[in-house]
Amino acid sequence: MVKTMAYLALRMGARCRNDVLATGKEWKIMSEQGQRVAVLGGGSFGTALASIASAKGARVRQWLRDPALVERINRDRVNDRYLPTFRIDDNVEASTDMQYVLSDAELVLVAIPSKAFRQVVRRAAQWITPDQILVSTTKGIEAERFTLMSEILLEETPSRHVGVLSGPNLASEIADRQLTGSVVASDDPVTRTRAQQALSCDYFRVYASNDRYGVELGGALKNIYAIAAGMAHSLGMGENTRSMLITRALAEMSRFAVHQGANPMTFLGLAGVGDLIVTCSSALSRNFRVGLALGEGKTLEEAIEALGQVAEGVNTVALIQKKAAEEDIYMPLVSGLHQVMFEGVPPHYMAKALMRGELSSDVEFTLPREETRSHHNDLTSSS
Ligand SMILES: NC(=O)C1=CN([C@@H]2O[C@H](COP(=O)(O)OP(=O)(O)OC[C@H]3O[C@@H](n4cnc5c(N)ncnc54)[C@H](O)[C@@H]3O)[C@@H](O)[C@H]2O)C=CC1
Ligand SMILES: O=C(CO)COP(=O)(O)O
Repeated sequence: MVKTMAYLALRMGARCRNDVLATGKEWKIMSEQGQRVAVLGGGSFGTALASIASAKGARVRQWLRDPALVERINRDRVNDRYLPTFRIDDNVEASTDMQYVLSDAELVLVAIPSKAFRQVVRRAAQWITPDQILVSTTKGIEAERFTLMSEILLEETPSRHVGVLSGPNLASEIADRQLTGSVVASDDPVTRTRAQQALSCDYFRVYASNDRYGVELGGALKNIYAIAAGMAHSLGMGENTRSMLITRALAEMSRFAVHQGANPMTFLGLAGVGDLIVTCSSALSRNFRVGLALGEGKTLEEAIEALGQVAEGVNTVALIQKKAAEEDIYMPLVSGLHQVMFEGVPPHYMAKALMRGELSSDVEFTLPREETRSHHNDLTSSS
């Protein structure tokens, strides 16, 4: 009877404070009172996630660099720099004292842009214990050794409970309580379960994956195509074009992922195609907005300055272009976008990248590109 009621409650969207979750095959009613959550980073995503955990009854501390913003958050319950219309939950305490924020936290969410990620995590490491669960929410790649954020967590801290959170998660929509799905990925079941428990509520649903690498790669790669989609939008391209762009982007992302040894099936989930759709469709995405500005004829520097926030895709384009060239991976969209962003080629050149690439198969897993190419060669050599 309890199981049935719990299941029905889940289907109907259980309230946050008395959430219903699956553990193995059993449904359990779990109270979230008493969890201790730390958030590193005071941007829009960190702020939205802090309030979700707090509304579930967790004690949440959020670390920010800026003492004036900390004071305003604690006094006015608003992060006026990043989410000015969102009321922060009462149980979130902002602080500039990292030790205080991290001390005895069970779950630490790291929402720091990739450029500063290692530096912040390295500083945090002195207060992190092996039992603490660390989850990165950052969708970027560190340039020097092509390192993903969860790998930085493993390299820099003693924690063995490391995961990533990724999916179609525009922070401002989460702040508006739009129904949203996300994925927590880790090979560690404790990490998956604790993050699901801490963050799942009636408007934010967290699915689990054991493919940390694929989920994290998907989140970083889709930013590239969001820039391309923003540019296409500015250039007046229609819905057919956007649909083709998104679908070919998925093919290109999967090709890259398979080459890196990742599971391409992950790209069919929320952290792959799900995130690709939202960021290629919405001007709420910062990467999309960089593309919009480039399509309007602004330089990259002007586009970044007008944004005033981090668009991770800008660095990721350069990184993936280099990696694809080194490893001979066919990525015409990345290469076309790279030329527009860094080589002075006009934006309408992107259309050529889309239309004049090598003739190829639709889904490479059913008809490999090599087969298409060899028949094309037969035809041209016999004519
Ligand atoms: N905003 C969104 O809709 C979403 C963002 N993300 C990812 O989450 C990560 C964080 O994004 P946001 O929360 O939007 O914030 P953001 O990327 O705009 O900035 C994050 C925060 O980090 C701080 N920061 C920057 N450099 C720092 C440094 N050296 N030391 C300490 N703090 C520093 C900033 O002051 C800001 O408070 C990004 O990498 C993004 O890819 C993921 C999903 C949604
Ligand atoms: O990752 C995001 C949505 O899932 C946020 O995208 P932007 O960083 O482009 O705003």
